[in-house]
Amino acid sequence: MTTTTVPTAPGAVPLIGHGLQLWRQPLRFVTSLNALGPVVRFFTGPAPSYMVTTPELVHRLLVTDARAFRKGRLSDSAVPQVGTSLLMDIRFPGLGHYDSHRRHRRTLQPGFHPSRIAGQVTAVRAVAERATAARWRDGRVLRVDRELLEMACAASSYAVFGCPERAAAVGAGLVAHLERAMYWRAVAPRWTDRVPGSHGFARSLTRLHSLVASALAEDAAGGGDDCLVSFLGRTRYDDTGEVLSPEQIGREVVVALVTGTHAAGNLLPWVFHELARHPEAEQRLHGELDTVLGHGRRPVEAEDLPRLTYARQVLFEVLRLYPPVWLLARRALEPVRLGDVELPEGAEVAFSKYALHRHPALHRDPDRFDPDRWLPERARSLPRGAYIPFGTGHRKCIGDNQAVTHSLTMLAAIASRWRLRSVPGHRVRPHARIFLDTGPLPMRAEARR
Ligand code: HEM
Repeated sequence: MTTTTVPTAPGAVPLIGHGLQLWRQPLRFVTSLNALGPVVRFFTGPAPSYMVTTPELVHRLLVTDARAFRKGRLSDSAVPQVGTSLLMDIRFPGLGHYDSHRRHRRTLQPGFHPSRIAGQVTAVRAVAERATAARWRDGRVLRVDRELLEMACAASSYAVFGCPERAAAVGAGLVAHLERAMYWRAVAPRWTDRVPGSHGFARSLTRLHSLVASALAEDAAGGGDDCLVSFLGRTRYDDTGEVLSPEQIGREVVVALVTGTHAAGNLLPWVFHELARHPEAEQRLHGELDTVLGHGRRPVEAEDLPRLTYARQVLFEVLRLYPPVWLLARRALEPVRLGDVELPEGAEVAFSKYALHRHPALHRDPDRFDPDRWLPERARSLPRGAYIPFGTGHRKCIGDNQAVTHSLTMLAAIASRWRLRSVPGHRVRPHARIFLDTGPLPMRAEARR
Protein backbone atom coordinates (compact mmCIF):
# COMPACT_ATOMS: atom_id res chain seq x y z
CA MET A 1 0.00 0.00 0.00
CA THR A 2 1.38 3.43 -0.83
CA THR A 3 0.29 6.68 0.80
CA THR A 4 -2.07 7.21 -2.13
CA THR A 5 -4.00 4.02 -1.35
CA VAL A 6 -4.30 4.70 2.38
CA PRO A 7 -8.01 5.09 3.21
CA THR A 8 -9.20 8.52 4.24
CA ALA A 9 -11.64 8.86 7.14
CA PRO A 10 -15.09 9.81 5.84
CA GLY A 11 -16.77 13.14 6.51
CA ALA A 12 -13.94 15.64 5.86
CA VAL A 13 -15.10 19.20 5.19
CA PRO A 14 -13.13 21.94 3.38
CA LEU A 15 -10.41 23.76 5.36
CA ILE A 16 -10.87 22.01 8.72
CA GLY A 17 -11.08 18.42 7.46
CA HIS A 18 -12.12 16.19 10.37
CA GLY A 19 -11.47 18.92 12.96
CA LEU A 20 -15.13 19.24 13.87
CA GLN A 21 -15.57 15.48 14.37
CA LEU A 22 -12.44 15.39 16.52
CA TRP A 23 -13.71 18.33 18.52
CA ARG A 24 -17.31 17.19 18.97
CA GLN A 25 -17.02 13.42 19.28
CA PRO A 26 -13.34 12.61 19.53
CA LEU A 27 -13.77 9.14 21.04
CA ARG A 28 -16.33 8.05 18.49
CA PHE A 29 -14.14 9.42 15.69
CA VAL A 30 -10.95 7.60 16.76
CA THR A 31 -12.73 4.28 17.39
CA SER A 32 -14.50 4.49 14.03
CA LEU A 33 -11.09 4.41 12.31
CA ASN A 34 -10.32 0.91 13.66
CA ALA A 35 -12.51 -0.61 10.94
CA LEU A 36 -10.91 1.29 8.04
CA GLY A 37 -7.41 -0.19 8.06
CA PRO A 38 -4.06 -0.29 9.87
CA VAL A 39 -3.24 3.28 8.74
CA VAL A 40 -5.96 5.87 8.08
CA ARG A 41 -5.52 9.37 6.71
CA PHE A 42 -7.35 12.26 8.36
CA PHE A 43 -7.15 16.04 8.19
CA THR A 44 -7.25 18.86 10.73
CA GLY A 45 -5.98 21.39 8.18
CA PRO A 46 -4.58 21.24 4.64
CA ALA A 47 -1.87 18.64 5.38
CA PRO A 48 -2.83 15.03 6.12
CA SER A 49 -2.16 13.24 9.41
CA TYR A 50 -2.14 9.45 9.78
CA MET A 51 -3.84 7.35 12.46
CA VAL A 52 -2.27 3.99 13.21
CA THR A 53 -4.83 1.46 14.49
CA THR A 54 -3.01 -1.84 15.09
CA PRO A 55 -0.76 -2.87 18.00
CA GLU A 56 1.95 -4.06 15.58
CA LEU A 57 2.26 -0.62 13.96
CA VAL A 58 2.03 1.22 17.29
CA HIS A 59 4.91 -0.99 18.47
CA ARG A 60 6.90 -0.04 15.35
CA LEU A 61 6.18 3.64 16.01
CA LEU A 62 7.13 3.62 19.69
CA VAL A 63 9.75 0.90 19.89
CA THR A 64 11.26 -0.64 16.75
CA ASP A 65 11.40 2.53 14.62
CA ALA A 66 11.31 5.04 17.49
CA ARG A 67 14.53 6.74 16.34
CA ALA A 68 12.81 7.85 13.15
CA PHE A 69 10.25 9.94 15.06
CA ARG A 70 10.07 12.89 17.39
CA LYS A 71 7.17 14.16 19.48
CA GLY A 72 5.66 16.64 17.03
CA ARG A 73 2.64 18.89 17.27
CA LEU A 74 1.74 18.62 20.97
CA SER A 75 5.32 19.23 21.99
CA ASP A 76 5.59 22.16 19.57
CA SER A 77 2.52 23.82 21.07
CA ALA A 78 3.48 23.23 24.72
CA VAL A 79 7.15 24.27 24.54
CA PRO A 80 6.54 28.03 24.01
CA GLN A 81 4.19 27.93 27.02
CA VAL A 82 5.97 25.78 29.59
CA GLY A 83 9.45 25.28 28.12
CA THR A 84 11.19 22.08 27.13
CA SER A 85 11.15 19.16 29.52
CA LEU A 86 11.46 15.38 29.44
CA LEU A 87 7.93 15.06 28.07
CA MET A 88 8.72 17.28 25.06
CA ASP A 89 11.43 17.25 22.41
CA ILE A 90 14.50 18.18 24.43
CA ARG A 91 17.77 18.78 22.50
CA PHE A 92 21.41 19.09 23.56
CA PRO A 93 24.14 20.49 21.28
CA GLY A 94 25.69 17.78 19.11
CA LEU A 95 23.04 15.17 19.93
CA GLY A 96 20.02 14.10 17.87
CA HIS A 97 16.49 13.79 19.23
CA TYR A 98 16.84 10.19 20.43
CA ASP A 99 20.19 10.62 22.18
CA SER A 100 19.18 13.96 23.74
CA HIS A 101 16.11 12.36 25.24
CA ARG A 102 18.12 9.37 26.48
CA ARG A 103 20.68 11.60 28.18
CA HIS A 104 18.00 13.61 29.96
CA ARG A 105 15.88 10.59 30.91
CA ARG A 106 18.90 8.78 32.43
CA THR A 107 19.47 11.79 34.65
CA LEU A 108 15.87 12.03 35.89
CA GLN A 109 15.00 8.32 36.16
CA PRO A 110 16.37 7.67 39.70
CA GLY A 111 13.98 10.36 41.00
CA PHE A 112 11.15 7.93 40.23
CA HIS A 113 12.75 4.82 41.75
CA PRO A 114 10.10 2.47 43.26
CA SER A 115 11.67 2.75 46.72
CA ARG A 116 11.19 6.53 46.72
CA ILE A 117 7.56 6.11 45.60
CA ALA A 118 6.86 3.45 48.26
CA GLY A 119 8.05 6.00 50.83
CA GLN A 120 5.12 8.26 49.84
CA VAL A 121 2.34 5.79 50.71
CA THR A 122 1.74 7.02 54.28
CA ALA A 123 1.49 10.65 53.16
CA VAL A 124 -0.81 9.80 50.23
CA ARG A 125 -3.07 7.78 52.52
CA ALA A 126 -3.17 10.74 54.94
CA VAL A 127 -4.27 12.99 52.05
CA ALA A 128 -7.30 10.75 51.43
CA GLU A 129 -8.06 10.42 55.16
CA ARG A 130 -7.91 14.18 55.75
CA ALA A 131 -10.10 15.00 52.74
CA THR A 132 -12.78 12.42 53.56
CA ALA A 133 -12.81 13.38 57.26
CA ALA A 134 -13.24 17.04 56.34
CA ARG A 135 -16.02 16.84 53.79
CA TRP A 136 -17.49 13.37 53.36
CA ARG A 137 -20.60 12.56 55.38
CA ASP A 138 -22.88 9.54 55.26
CA GLY A 139 -25.60 10.22 52.67
CA ARG A 140 -23.98 13.40 51.29
CA VAL A 141 -23.83 13.91 47.50
CA LEU A 142 -20.29 14.90 46.52
CA ARG A 143 -18.69 16.10 43.32
CA VAL A 144 -16.47 13.03 43.24
CA ASP A 145 -14.51 14.27 40.21
CA ARG A 146 -13.41 17.41 42.11
CA GLU A 147 -12.79 15.58 45.38
CA LEU A 148 -10.50 13.02 43.75
CA LEU A 149 -8.71 15.58 41.60
CA GLU A 150 -7.90 17.59 44.71
CA MET A 151 -6.61 14.48 46.46
CA ALA A 152 -4.47 13.56 43.45
CA CYS A 153 -3.10 17.09 43.37
CA ALA A 154 -2.23 17.00 47.08
CA ALA A 155 -0.57 13.59 46.62
CA SER A 156 1.54 14.63 43.62
CA SER A 157 2.42 17.96 45.24
CA TYR A 158 3.70 15.98 48.20
CA ALA A 159 5.79 13.79 45.87
CA VAL A 160 7.22 16.93 44.26
CA PHE A 161 7.79 19.12 47.33
CA GLY A 162 7.85 16.76 50.32
CA CYS A 163 7.13 19.58 52.73
CA PRO A 164 3.34 19.53 53.44
CA GLU A 165 3.04 23.35 53.64
CA ARG A 166 4.58 23.86 50.23
CA ALA A 167 2.53 20.99 48.80
CA ALA A 168 -0.62 22.61 50.21
CA ALA A 169 0.32 25.89 48.52
CA VAL A 170 0.05 24.27 45.06
CA GLY A 171 -3.68 23.53 45.01
CA ALA A 172 -5.74 21.89 42.29
CA GLY A 173 -6.90 25.30 40.99
CA LEU A 174 -3.36 26.31 40.09
CA VAL A 175 -2.68 23.03 38.31
CA ALA A 176 -6.05 23.21 36.52
CA HIS A 177 -5.05 26.63 35.09
CA LEU A 178 -1.95 25.07 33.58
CA GLU A 179 -3.77 22.08 32.12
CA ARG A 180 -6.58 24.19 30.65
CA ALA A 181 -4.28 26.65 28.91
CA MET A 182 -2.03 23.85 27.59
CA TYR A 183 -5.07 22.21 26.03
CA TRP A 184 -6.29 25.40 24.39
CA ARG A 185 -2.82 26.23 23.10
CA ALA A 186 -2.68 22.78 21.47
CA VAL A 187 -6.00 23.16 19.64
CA ALA A 188 -6.19 26.92 18.95
CA PRO A 189 -4.85 28.34 15.66
CA ARG A 190 -1.19 29.38 15.63
CA TRP A 191 -1.93 33.05 14.78
CA THR A 192 -3.40 33.88 18.18
CA ASP A 193 -1.81 34.07 21.64
CA ARG A 194 -5.14 34.75 23.26
CA VAL A 195 -6.26 31.28 24.29
CA PRO A 196 -8.77 30.74 27.11
CA GLY A 197 -7.06 30.55 30.49
CA SER A 198 -3.82 32.31 29.41
CA HIS A 199 -4.05 34.92 32.15
CA GLY A 200 -4.42 32.50 35.04
CA PHE A 201 -1.82 30.33 33.32
CA ALA A 202 0.92 32.98 33.49
CA ARG A 203 0.23 33.63 37.17
CA SER A 204 0.14 29.92 38.01
CA LEU A 205 3.39 29.28 36.18
CA THR A 206 5.18 32.10 38.00
CA ARG A 207 3.84 30.89 41.33
CA LEU A 208 5.00 27.34 40.71
CA HIS A 209 8.48 28.42 39.64
CA SER A 210 8.78 30.55 42.77
CA LEU A 211 7.75 27.59 44.98
CA VAL A 212 10.45 25.53 43.27
CA ALA A 213 13.05 28.29 43.79
CA SER A 214 12.30 28.53 47.51
CA ALA A 215 12.37 24.72 47.91
CA LEU A 216 15.80 24.67 46.23
CA ALA A 217 17.04 27.52 48.41
CA GLU A 218 15.88 25.67 51.52
CA ASP A 219 17.67 22.55 50.31
CA ALA A 220 20.87 24.51 49.71
CA ALA A 221 20.62 25.76 53.31
CA GLY A 222 20.39 22.12 54.41
CA GLY A 223 16.74 22.12 55.47
CA GLY A 224 14.97 20.45 52.54
CA ASP A 225 12.83 17.31 52.53
CA ASP A 226 13.52 14.24 50.43
CA CYS A 227 11.30 14.87 47.44
CA LEU A 228 11.45 15.19 43.64
CA VAL A 229 12.60 18.83 43.73
CA SER A 230 15.46 18.06 46.08
CA PHE A 231 16.45 15.05 43.96
CA LEU A 232 16.42 17.21 40.81
CA GLY A 233 18.52 19.83 42.62
CA ARG A 234 21.21 17.21 43.35
CA THR A 235 21.22 15.13 40.18
CA ARG A 236 23.92 15.56 37.50
CA TYR A 237 24.36 14.51 33.87
CA ASP A 238 26.81 11.62 34.08
CA ASP A 239 28.79 12.66 30.96
CA THR A 240 29.56 16.30 31.96
CA GLY A 241 28.75 16.47 35.67
CA GLU A 242 26.48 19.44 34.91
CA VAL A 243 23.48 20.08 37.22
CA LEU A 244 19.95 21.01 36.09
CA SER A 245 19.19 24.74 36.16
CA PRO A 246 16.42 25.90 38.56
CA GLU A 247 14.36 26.85 35.47
CA GLN A 248 14.72 23.33 34.07
CA ILE A 249 13.70 21.85 37.43
CA GLY A 250 10.66 24.14 37.38
CA ARG A 251 9.69 22.84 33.93
CA GLU A 252 9.96 19.21 35.03
CA VAL A 253 7.83 20.06 38.07
CA VAL A 254 5.09 21.57 35.89
CA VAL A 255 4.86 18.28 33.94
CA ALA A 256 4.97 16.12 37.07
CA LEU A 257 2.19 18.15 38.69
CA VAL A 258 -0.07 18.45 35.67
CA THR A 259 0.20 14.76 34.74
CA GLY A 260 0.26 13.53 38.35
CA THR A 261 -2.87 15.54 39.12
CA HIS A 262 -4.88 15.18 35.94
CA ALA A 263 -3.87 11.79 34.57
CA ALA A 264 -4.00 10.08 37.97
CA GLY A 265 -6.84 12.24 39.35
CA ASN A 266 -9.05 11.46 36.37
CA LEU A 267 -8.62 7.75 36.88
CA LEU A 268 -10.24 7.27 40.28
CA PRO A 269 -13.60 8.86 39.38
CA TRP A 270 -13.86 6.24 36.61
CA VAL A 271 -13.01 3.53 39.16
CA PHE A 272 -15.84 4.55 41.52
CA HIS A 273 -18.23 5.04 38.60
CA GLU A 274 -17.59 1.47 37.40
CA LEU A 275 -17.71 -0.01 40.92
CA ALA A 276 -21.12 1.59 41.48
CA ARG A 277 -22.37 -0.03 38.24
CA HIS A 278 -20.89 -3.44 39.11
CA PRO A 279 -21.86 -4.42 42.67
CA GLU A 280 -20.23 -7.87 42.36
CA ALA A 281 -16.86 -6.23 41.57
CA GLU A 282 -17.36 -3.77 44.41
CA GLN A 283 -18.08 -6.62 46.80
CA ARG A 284 -14.94 -8.47 45.75
CA LEU A 285 -12.89 -5.34 46.25
CA HIS A 286 -14.38 -4.75 49.71
CA GLY A 287 -13.75 -8.39 50.59
CA GLU A 288 -10.11 -8.08 49.60
CA LEU A 289 -9.65 -4.84 51.55
CA ASP A 290 -11.26 -6.38 54.64
CA THR A 291 -8.96 -9.41 54.39
CA VAL A 292 -5.76 -7.44 53.82
CA LEU A 293 -6.45 -4.56 56.20
CA GLY A 294 -8.53 -6.54 58.70
CA HIS A 295 -12.10 -5.80 59.67
CA GLY A 296 -10.82 -3.08 61.99
CA ARG A 297 -9.56 -1.51 58.72
CA ARG A 298 -6.14 -0.50 59.82
CA PRO A 299 -4.59 2.14 57.56
CA VAL A 300 -3.07 0.85 54.32
CA GLU A 301 0.76 0.64 54.23
CA ALA A 302 3.21 0.21 51.35
CA GLU A 303 3.66 -3.49 52.25
CA ASP A 304 -0.08 -4.09 51.72
CA LEU A 305 -0.10 -2.95 48.09
CA PRO A 306 1.29 -6.16 46.51
CA ARG A 307 -1.52 -8.10 48.26
CA LEU A 308 -4.25 -5.89 46.77
CA THR A 309 -4.41 -7.98 43.60
CA TYR A 310 -8.10 -7.45 42.81
CA ALA A 311 -7.82 -3.69 43.44
CA ARG A 312 -4.95 -3.67 40.93
CA GLN A 313 -7.05 -5.60 38.40
CA VAL A 314 -9.83 -3.03 38.79
CA LEU A 315 -7.35 -0.22 38.24
CA PHE A 316 -5.83 -1.89 35.16
CA GLU A 317 -9.29 -2.45 33.70
CA VAL A 318 -10.19 1.21 34.19
CA LEU A 319 -6.87 2.17 32.57
CA ARG A 320 -7.91 0.02 29.61
CA LEU A 321 -11.41 1.45 29.24
CA TYR A 322 -10.56 5.06 30.07
CA PRO A 323 -6.83 5.62 29.42
CA PRO A 324 -6.26 9.15 30.76
CA VAL A 325 -3.78 9.92 27.95
CA TRP A 326 -6.09 8.79 25.17
CA LEU A 327 -4.37 10.25 22.08
CA LEU A 328 -0.68 10.62 21.25
CA ALA A 329 1.29 11.58 18.19
CA ARG A 330 4.73 11.55 16.64
CA ARG A 331 6.32 13.34 13.66
CA ALA A 332 8.52 11.49 11.16
CA LEU A 333 12.11 12.81 11.11
CA GLU A 334 12.79 11.08 7.79
CA PRO A 335 10.81 9.14 5.14
CA VAL A 336 9.63 6.01 6.92
CA ARG A 337 7.69 2.85 6.15
CA LEU A 338 4.92 1.73 8.53
CA GLY A 339 3.67 -1.68 7.42
CA ASP A 340 2.79 -1.25 3.75
CA VAL A 341 2.65 2.52 3.92
CA GLU A 342 5.41 4.94 2.93
CA LEU A 343 5.24 8.13 4.95
CA PRO A 344 7.11 11.28 3.99
CA GLU A 345 9.47 13.20 6.28
CA GLY A 346 7.39 15.47 8.54
CA ALA A 347 4.31 13.20 8.49
CA GLU A 348 2.21 13.49 11.67
CA VAL A 349 1.34 10.02 12.95
CA ALA A 350 -1.21 9.61 15.74
CA PHE A 351 -2.61 6.66 17.66
CA SER A 352 -5.35 6.43 20.24
CA LYS A 353 -5.03 4.19 23.25
CA TYR A 354 -8.76 4.53 23.78
CA ALA A 355 -9.39 3.04 20.31
CA LEU A 356 -6.67 0.41 20.65
CA HIS A 357 -7.90 -0.70 24.10
CA ARG A 358 -11.42 -1.15 22.69
CA HIS A 359 -10.44 -2.84 19.45
CA PRO A 360 -12.76 -5.88 19.05
CA ALA A 361 -9.97 -7.89 17.40
CA LEU A 362 -7.79 -7.48 20.50
CA HIS A 363 -10.15 -7.54 23.46
CA ARG A 364 -13.18 -9.81 23.76
CA ASP A 365 -16.37 -7.83 24.46
CA PRO A 366 -14.21 -4.71 24.57
CA ASP A 367 -16.69 -2.25 26.10
CA ARG A 368 -17.44 -4.50 29.07
CA PHE A 369 -15.88 -3.75 32.45
CA ASP A 370 -14.22 -7.03 33.40
CA PRO A 371 -11.34 -6.81 35.90
CA ASP A 372 -10.69 -10.56 35.48
CA ARG A 373 -9.09 -9.82 32.11
CA TRP A 374 -6.06 -9.01 34.25
CA LEU A 375 -5.79 -12.43 35.84
CA PRO A 376 -2.23 -13.40 34.89
CA GLU A 377 -3.22 -16.32 32.62
CA ARG A 378 -5.66 -14.16 30.63
CA ALA A 379 -3.47 -11.06 30.49
CA ARG A 380 -0.59 -13.13 29.07
CA SER A 381 -2.54 -13.87 25.89
CA LEU A 382 -2.77 -10.20 24.84
CA PRO A 383 -0.65 -9.24 21.82
CA ARG A 384 2.25 -6.84 22.38
CA GLY A 385 1.14 -3.23 22.12
CA ALA A 386 -2.58 -3.99 22.71
CA TYR A 387 -2.56 -2.48 26.20
CA ILE A 388 -0.35 0.55 26.72
CA PRO A 389 -1.94 3.01 29.16
CA PHE A 390 1.52 4.36 30.02
CA GLY A 391 2.95 4.13 26.50
CA THR A 392 5.88 1.87 25.70
CA GLY A 393 9.48 2.01 24.51
CA HIS A 394 12.06 4.60 25.50
CA ARG A 395 9.41 7.28 26.12
CA LYS A 396 7.21 5.17 28.39
CA CYS A 397 5.74 7.16 31.27
CA ILE A 398 8.40 7.83 33.88
CA GLY A 399 5.67 8.31 36.51
CA ASP A 400 3.83 4.99 35.94
CA ASN A 401 4.86 3.50 39.26
CA GLN A 402 3.92 6.69 41.11
CA ALA A 403 0.53 6.79 39.37
CA VAL A 404 -0.30 3.16 40.24
CA THR A 405 1.01 3.41 43.82
CA HIS A 406 -0.83 6.66 44.57
CA SER A 407 -4.06 5.43 42.94
CA LEU A 408 -4.03 2.08 44.76
CA THR A 409 -3.31 3.78 48.07
CA MET A 410 -6.15 6.26 47.66
CA LEU A 411 -8.51 3.56 46.42
CA ALA A 412 -7.72 1.38 49.46
CA ALA A 413 -7.98 4.29 51.92
CA ILE A 414 -11.35 5.38 50.52
CA ALA A 415 -13.02 2.07 49.62
CA SER A 416 -12.14 0.48 52.98
CA ARG A 417 -14.45 3.04 54.62
CA TRP A 418 -16.72 4.42 51.91
CA ARG A 419 -18.95 3.22 49.12
CA LEU A 420 -20.03 5.66 46.41
CA ARG A 421 -23.45 5.36 44.81
CA SER A 422 -24.52 6.72 41.41
CA VAL A 423 -27.02 9.57 41.50
CA PRO A 424 -30.18 8.51 39.61
CA GLY A 425 -30.70 10.46 36.39
CA HIS A 426 -27.07 11.61 36.08
CA ARG A 427 -25.49 10.52 32.81
CA VAL A 428 -21.70 10.35 32.63
CA ARG A 429 -20.30 11.82 29.43
CA PRO A 430 -16.56 11.29 28.90
CA HIS A 431 -14.62 14.51 28.22
CA ALA A 432 -11.61 13.91 26.00
CA ARG A 433 -9.22 16.85 25.99
CA ILE A 434 -5.54 16.41 26.88
CA PHE A 435 -6.80 13.87 29.41
CA LEU A 436 -9.94 11.75 29.44
CA ASP A 437 -12.21 12.56 32.37
CA THR A 438 -15.74 11.82 33.59
CA GLY A 439 -16.90 15.44 33.53
CA PRO A 440 -18.99 16.43 36.56
CA LEU A 441 -19.58 13.28 38.63
CA PRO A 442 -21.98 13.65 41.54
CA MET A 443 -22.16 10.50 43.71
CA ARG A 444 -23.70 9.75 47.08
CA ALA A 445 -21.25 8.75 49.82
CA GLU A 446 -22.22 5.92 52.15
CA ALA A 447 -20.09 5.03 55.14
CA ARG A 448 -19.28 1.29 55.14
CA ARG A 449 -20.29 -0.41 58.34
C1 HEM B 1 -2.50 7.49 35.38
C2 HEM B 1 -1.50 8.32 35.31
C3 HEM B 1 -0.63 8.51 34.11
C4 HEM B 1 -0.80 8.11 32.82
C5 HEM B 1 -1.96 7.31 32.23
C6 HEM B 1 0.35 8.56 32.07
C7 HEM B 1 0.56 8.30 30.74
C8 HEM B 1 1.71 8.64 30.06
C9 HEM B 1 1.99 8.25 28.70
C10 HEM B 1 1.05 7.46 27.80
C11 HEM B 1 3.22 8.71 28.38
C12 HEM B 1 3.96 8.48 27.06
C13 HEM B 1 3.84 9.68 26.17
C14 HEM B 1 4.37 9.41 24.77
O1 HEM B 1 4.76 8.29 24.43
O2 HEM B 1 4.39 10.37 23.99
C15 HEM B 1 3.72 9.42 29.53
C16 HEM B 1 4.93 10.05 29.58
C17 HEM B 1 5.36 10.76 30.66
N1 HEM B 1 4.74 10.86 31.89
FE1 HEM B 1 3.01 9.96 32.43
N2 HEM B 1 1.19 9.23 32.91
C18 HEM B 1 0.64 9.22 34.17
C19 HEM B 1 1.17 9.76 35.32
C20 HEM B 1 2.36 10.43 35.37
C21 HEM B 1 2.95 10.96 36.57
C22 HEM B 1 2.38 10.77 37.96
C23 HEM B 1 4.09 11.60 36.18
C24 HEM B 1 5.12 12.32 36.99
C25 HEM B 1 5.17 12.39 38.27
C26 HEM B 1 4.23 11.46 34.75
C27 HEM B 1 5.24 12.00 34.00
C28 HEM B 1 5.48 11.67 32.68
C29 HEM B 1 6.67 12.13 31.96
C30 HEM B 1 7.75 13.05 32.47
C31 HEM B 1 6.59 11.55 30.69
C32 HEM B 1 7.59 11.67 29.56
C33 HEM B 1 8.53 10.48 29.58
C34 HEM B 1 9.54 10.48 28.47
O3 HEM B 1 9.25 10.98 27.38
O4 HEM B 1 10.63 9.95 28.71
N3 HEM B 1 3.16 10.73 34.30
N4 HEM B 1 2.78 9.34 30.55
